Amino acid sequence: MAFFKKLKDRLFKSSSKIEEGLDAIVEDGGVAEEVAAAEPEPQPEPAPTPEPDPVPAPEPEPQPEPEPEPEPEPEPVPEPEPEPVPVPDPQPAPQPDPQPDPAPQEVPVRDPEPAPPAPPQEVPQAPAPTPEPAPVELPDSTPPEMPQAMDVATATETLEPTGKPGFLGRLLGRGDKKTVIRRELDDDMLEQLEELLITADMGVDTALRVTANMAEGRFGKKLSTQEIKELLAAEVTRIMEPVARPMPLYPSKPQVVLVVGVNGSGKTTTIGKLASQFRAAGKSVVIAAGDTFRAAAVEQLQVWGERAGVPVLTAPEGSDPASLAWDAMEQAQKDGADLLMIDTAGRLQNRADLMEELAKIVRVIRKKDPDAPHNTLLVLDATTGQNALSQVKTFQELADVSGLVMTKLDGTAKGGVLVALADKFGLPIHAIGVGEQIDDLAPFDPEEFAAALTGLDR
Ligand SMILES: Nc1nc2c(ncn2[C@@H]2O[C@H](COP(=O)(O)OP(=O)(O)OP(=O)(O)O)[C@@H](O)[C@H]2O)c(=O)[nH]1
Repeated sequence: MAFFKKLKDRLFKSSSKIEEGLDAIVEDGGVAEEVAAAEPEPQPEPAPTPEPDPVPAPEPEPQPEPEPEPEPEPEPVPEPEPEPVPVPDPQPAPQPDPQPDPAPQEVPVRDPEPAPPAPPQEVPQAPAPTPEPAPVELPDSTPPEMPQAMDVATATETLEPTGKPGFLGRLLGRGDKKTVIRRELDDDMLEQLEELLITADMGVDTALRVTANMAEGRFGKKLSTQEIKELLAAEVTRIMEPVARPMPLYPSKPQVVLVVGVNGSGKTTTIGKLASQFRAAGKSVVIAAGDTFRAAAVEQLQVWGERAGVPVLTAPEGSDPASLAWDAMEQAQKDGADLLMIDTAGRLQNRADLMEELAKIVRVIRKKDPDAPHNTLLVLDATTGQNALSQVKTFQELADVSGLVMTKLDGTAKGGVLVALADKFGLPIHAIGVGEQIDDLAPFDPEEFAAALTGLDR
């Protein structure tokens, strides 16, 4: 939780971009309305569920309201059954660790701050038979802002039918007015919203889809900045929910994690952070410095290995990375390591060479384990904006990418590219990097991300 406060602070540049943009859009043609300070802003209609779009979101039905049905609710948590792989997990990590059967378990990416008891909705997503989608916050425009103050205000209202605040009203601040600017949603405003989202790196297609869903059933209605933020955050959350998935871990040893991405995207740093978190979760890890062409990259990885307390296998400069991968596999098997993380080169300048290099690494490790690599992580730098989309396409051709890690979210004024990635590719986002320190890698939480991106106070 506290971590996401940090995320939000770090994404502040991003929030403020959309936030300021939204303010400007609403003020442009909006009309100031006075509302009683003690009252919540009048809400725009109950939101109709936005039309289903191609994004496969777990959507609750339009009105699954008073369901007194005995819901078999907390059941699907993949409870450790018989446990053939008794991996100790001294970590208060959010995942039940020892994962028995082929059911993948999850990466122990954890909040760097000592995590308070996990929030109720953070049930680890496992490929279990999800009977009911977690209560996804659909674009229901009702903000969560009517606690008991609302009751008091309502009660006061019944005592004072006119606008004049009486004694009780004054006592409760009922007489104070605040001004809210609202603007009628029309074509112009929609276009401005689209442009704003595009400048936040969401990409044209995604921006159009998001705004269309936000506008669904609200055309001609007046909306305030706060209401738009809520709609936008709900829509972003809906798109991101399906891709927010921890890296799956399988019982075989070692789990091979191939890490790919262009130079400078943050591969080395991410390997270091992941290795440290796996270690903290009680796993033994081996790292292979597979970018044998860059001595600096190898040295950097050694530094991270030291920090994480994890051995780093290296090979002479310019030697065949596949042969290092073979040695590393052998070593990891001999040591009974839980994980082998293989760094790779990121030279996209010569795609054919890189493709052959990656293919060879995969061929070689498959001789030792036909299922390896178990995960192929593509590390993307959020500051590259829309370029990240073409990197995903390219690396999908070069390697069988199974999931993404998005780094440097702290360093971008935008961040919308994650939404575009989720919308276009649907690849799992396993973790996000929000700094250069060893603890600055966090699980991806769609709601927190959406709030940070839109500047919504939660
Ligand atoms: N602010 C910030 N910086 C990061 C993050 N992740 C990585 N970096 C920085 O980005 C730079 C590149 O990171 P590396 O891990 O060396 O990237 P790489 O992909 O291994 O690059 P090569 O070694 O050139 O292949 C370093 O200065 C890191 O400290 C992050 O989440 N936030």
